[in-house]
Amino acid sequence: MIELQGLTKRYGDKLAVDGLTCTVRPGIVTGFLGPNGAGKSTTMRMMLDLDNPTAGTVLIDGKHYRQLRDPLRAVGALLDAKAMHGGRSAYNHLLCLAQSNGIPDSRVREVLDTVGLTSVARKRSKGFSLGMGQRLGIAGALLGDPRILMFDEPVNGLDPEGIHWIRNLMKNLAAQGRTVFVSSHLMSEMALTADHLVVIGQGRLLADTSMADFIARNSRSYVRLRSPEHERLLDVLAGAGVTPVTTVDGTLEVDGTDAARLGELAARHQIVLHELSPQQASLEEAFMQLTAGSVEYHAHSSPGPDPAPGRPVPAAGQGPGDPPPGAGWGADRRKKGS
Ligand SMILES: Nc1ncnc2c1ncn2[C@@H]1O[C@H](COP(=O)(O)OP(=O)(O)OP(=O)(O)O)[C@@H](O)[C@H]1O
Repeated sequence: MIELQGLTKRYGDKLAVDGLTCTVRPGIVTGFLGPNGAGKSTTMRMMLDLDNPTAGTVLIDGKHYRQLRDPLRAVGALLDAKAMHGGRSAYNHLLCLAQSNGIPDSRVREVLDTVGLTSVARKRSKGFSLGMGQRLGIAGALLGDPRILMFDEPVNGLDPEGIHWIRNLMKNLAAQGRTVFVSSHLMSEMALTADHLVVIGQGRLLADTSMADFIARNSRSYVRLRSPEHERLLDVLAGAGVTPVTTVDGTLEVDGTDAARLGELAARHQIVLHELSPQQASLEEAFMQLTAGSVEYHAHSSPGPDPAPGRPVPAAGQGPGDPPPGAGWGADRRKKGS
């Protein structure tokens, strides 16, 4: 378990982490999310005693990091995959870590095998690709067989097989009762991996909640309806006190009424439906909705490819300073009733 109490870090004028209080629990994967510059890496560095807090504390299973007798056996971390001696082979890099932490040499081969680097164990790590470096960093984190694992952007540079592997690795580590804390900007991956989320913006805690609760609270859920008898369906819905919105392609979106009731209404009036589907926003949409006010670094919009599937079409001229995607979700492409 990792406990943060009022954790704060100031760099000059910049308050990078601002009074964070939360608990990262064992047995689940906890995702750590926040826009660029939100303070995730700074928080993780303070957890590992690599940076001194300006105020507040971090306890690792009830102890300060510096009080841990064998830190690598208690906490394994991947913060920066490039933070290693590039002239050493993968094997020697891990052997140095093992020998300086009282870990048996035999463990080096085990973790190299776990991360799939056995065939390049004798090669110097400076020749490694980004993904290979990530795997070596993960091997280092696993070396002491620790109860607590922290990964900062672990899927960065990994190929699809590697991403799939690390997803399963994290789930398995959590299933063994370990504490797994992982940051990532890859929302689709986080949605598949994390059970719980800690979200920060400009150093402050924005959410500390289960994945399902986070999406439900920060997004709109609705039911999509499509019928060749559009007008009759609108009349029936109006008669039942249901006010849908019609999208530009004629699909109806209904908030606040479940799909079963809508389906029964249509059936009672013998209206053919071509679609009746409950919709739940993605983690990405919920994240953007929650963090809209704390994004510090906005890109300027420019003419480019279509937005990702499932994302609302931005209104013409939408740019920095305008409501972010997710705020006023879909309002630009919908008209009430009709
Ligand atoms: N050593 C440092 N000296 C000065 N400012 C720093 C230092 N480290 C981080 N910062 C600042 O603290 C803030 C938080 O940075 P941090 O790297 O923790 O954010 P992050 O959430 O990890 O960002 P990203 O998602 O882009 O990696 C940023 O404004 C950053 O510029």
